[in-house]
Amino acid sequence: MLEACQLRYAFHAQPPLFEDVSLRLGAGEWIGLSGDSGAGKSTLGRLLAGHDEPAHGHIRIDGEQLPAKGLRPVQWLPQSPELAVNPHWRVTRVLNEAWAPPETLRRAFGIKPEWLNRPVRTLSGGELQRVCVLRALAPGVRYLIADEISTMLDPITQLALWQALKAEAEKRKLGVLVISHDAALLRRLCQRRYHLENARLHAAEHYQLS
Ligand SMILES: Nc1ncnc2c1ncn2[C@@H]1O[C@H](COP(=O)(O)OP(=O)(O)OP(=O)(O)O)[C@@H](O)[C@H]1O
Repeated sequence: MLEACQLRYAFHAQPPLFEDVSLRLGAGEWIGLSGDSGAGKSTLGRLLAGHDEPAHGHIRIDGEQLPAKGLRPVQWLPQSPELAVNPHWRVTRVLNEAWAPPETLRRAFGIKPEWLNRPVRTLSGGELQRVCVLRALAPGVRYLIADEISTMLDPITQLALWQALKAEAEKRKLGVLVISHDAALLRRLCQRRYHLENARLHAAEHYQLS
């Protein structure tokens, strides 16, 4: 269980972006997070993955602190994957950074063999996003923060990405927090949904997975 307890966070001397935010994400569970632009969703996602520290409150996995080094068990997948990779590396180096994704998974995530030898900067944003999602599924990863990961994809590729991720998450019992402005997407994917507004997290109604 990934647990965030009474988190408060503010940038520098600004008013708190959020306060008293608590959240629980179980193994195999999918929960959704929406909120207006600038509400603090990505910041919360970064905190949950351990990229930054809350001013107050704590984050635990099964009662333990997030590890200070090594593979992050909570992976934050940002909307702009080009910021998360070295643009000069070849695709194969990026993809194999933490583990060696098998060919079946490369195919499921729509990663073409002919991309592997190209520098990552030559991939389109949507192609690179798929590489980064698969790269993040290393053994030992237990939770994903999928922060607007399908925004730049066409509808068919979007569906294929979510199907591939859903299948792999089910197999490994990964917990997934989906951050999106797309309410229909969140309804389709997530059992529970939350809305970040006025620095607080509000629970949306429970949703029955179809
Ligand atoms: N390093 C920073 N210093 C100061 N303010 C920041 C910093 N990073 C983000 N912010 C501000 O914090 C607020 C929350 O940003 P965040 O990216 O978490 O919002 P968001 O809800 O994910 O927005 P969007 O839906 O547009 O992606 C924004 O107003 C942003 O400008």
